[in-house]
Amino acid sequence: MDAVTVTALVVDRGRRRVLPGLSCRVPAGRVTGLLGPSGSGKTTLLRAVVGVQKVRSGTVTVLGEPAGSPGLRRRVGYVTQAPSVYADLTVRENARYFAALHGAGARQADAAVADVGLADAAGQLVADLSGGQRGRASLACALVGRPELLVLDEPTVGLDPVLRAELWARFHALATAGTTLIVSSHVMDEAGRCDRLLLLRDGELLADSTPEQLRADGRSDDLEQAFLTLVRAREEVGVSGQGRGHRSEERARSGAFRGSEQEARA
Ligand SMILES: Nc1ncnc2c1ncn2[C@@H]1O[C@H](COP(=O)(O)OP(=O)(O)OP(=O)(O)O)[C@@H](O)[C@H]1O
Repeated sequence: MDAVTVTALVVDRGRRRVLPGLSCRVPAGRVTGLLGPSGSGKTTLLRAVVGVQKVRSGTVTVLGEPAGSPGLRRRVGYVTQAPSVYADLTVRENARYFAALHGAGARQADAAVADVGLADAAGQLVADLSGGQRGRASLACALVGRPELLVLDEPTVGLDPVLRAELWARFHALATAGTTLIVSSHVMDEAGRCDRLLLLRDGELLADSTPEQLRADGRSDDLEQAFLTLVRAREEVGVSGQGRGHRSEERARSGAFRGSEQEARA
């Protein structure tokens, strides 16, 4: 079953057509990675899924309802790139506040804080946290509502490898328990951690695949290399139109998909 169905979605931002007619599906109870270079339209697509993006045409159906329907508010959690927690409250106070909004108790809030690895910092003001810790505090606040669909925009940016691995384990535990997760990243080494992959480039869906299938299609064990092979193959058949693809390939090759998060985010 699909948790999200996007059909012929067209989105303009400013004077730019960011999504020129995107169609894709997100299966329920899985971790789906939304991968693509910076500026490829990942955040725009996530915004459309949570119903906060003005769309020109097309449809986005989430958990059986049109995206943004009032009935979805409690069923969908969204963690943006900019942490959305109160700086003058502690981590624990933030989580308990959001828990109260969702009718959840303090115990659930404290469990969410522990789940994101912030138990030791629970008494600290958010204002005093590092960027990565703030991001995790936001994630804890999204988890307390136990949403059926969790939309996470680059949740592992700035985290050390141990914490990243822990968070990915947490994402898969949530999926096993029935939650659908969409996780965006512009770091290809995260692609290998996903059950399914949606690869975006210039607002177009380059692949709807799995890590294994992408490696096979791109004839490389290295997912970044496999991605580049797919880009080239597309260009050879001229799917992307004149000139556009070449620009993207250069961008991908020059580092948007390369190396560590620190490098990508610096
Ligand atoms: N408010 C806006 N007005 C005009 N253009 C915008 C606006 N927001 C985003 N864009 C443009 O839309 C395109 C897609 O942006 P989007 O944030 O969806 O990309 P992204 O893949 O999430 O990138 P990143 O990985 O850097 O967050 C970019 O070219 C961006 O410059």
